[in-house]
Amino acid sequence: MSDTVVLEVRHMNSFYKDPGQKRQQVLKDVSFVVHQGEILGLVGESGCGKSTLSKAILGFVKDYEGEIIHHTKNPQMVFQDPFSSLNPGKKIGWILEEPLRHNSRAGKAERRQQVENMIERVGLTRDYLERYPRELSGGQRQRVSIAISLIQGSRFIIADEPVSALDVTIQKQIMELMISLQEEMGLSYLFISHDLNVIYQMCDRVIVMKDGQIVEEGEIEEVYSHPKHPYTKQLLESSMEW
Ligand SMILES: Nc1ncnc2c1ncn2[C@@H]1O[C@H](COP(=O)(O)OP(=O)(O)OP(=O)(O)O)[C@@H](O)[C@H]1O
Repeated sequence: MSDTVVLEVRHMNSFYKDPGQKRQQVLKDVSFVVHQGEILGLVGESGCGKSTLSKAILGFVKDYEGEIIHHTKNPQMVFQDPFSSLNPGKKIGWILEEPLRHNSRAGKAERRQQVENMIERVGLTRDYLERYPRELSGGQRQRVSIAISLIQGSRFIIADEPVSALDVTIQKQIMELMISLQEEMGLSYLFISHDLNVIYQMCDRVIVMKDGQIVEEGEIEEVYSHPKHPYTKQLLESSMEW
């Protein structure tokens, strides 16, 4: 594992307040780092605060205490269903080129070349550039959403349940794609899932979260073979296949 750190989260507490309700604490003293080139898993039951943590890392949670320190430029998020984040009125080629129009000095021909390279890199053919998001399957949309992150130069990706909406065969393909891109490009991922089997197949290390707190953290093999916290044991026992 590299000593270089891409993200540090230090003693983070976060809060939500719905109108007329008391301020409610979601994340409780959360601290961890993501190293360059590693896949760090974050696992925990629904409602434990996984999405809140990912949103906080990207600056979408305003009411928090503690520190979030980014050591890479432009971290990007890949969501469970990217459909809502893909402009329905535009073709995939246009969508992929859009960040380059704003952030790159490349001319039209060079931008087109980058878009064509990227669509192939995520395992789709150039024909897909002429399609609309609605004309893609869930797995293909997920490939496009990974391509959007990479074309913006992001080398740290926060993937929030990226394969949870896909059936098992497609899950496997997207996981393999993410791993091969990670190896080729030295990417780092914070990979969020409620599925322990998926975490086991993808990740180098894992953080286990319960009620907004980290209860266990360690190398994947170590945590899965010798879980220390009763909650980790319970999660592992209820997920039989791994
Ligand atoms: N915008 C919000 N306003 C108020 N409370 C919220 C808001 N978003 C999340 N919460 C609360 O924060 C807690 C953590 O939610 P969060 O979505 O982070 O959990 P999660 O672990 O990602 O769950 P899931 O796996 O079901 O997506 C929950 O109790 C939820 O009700």
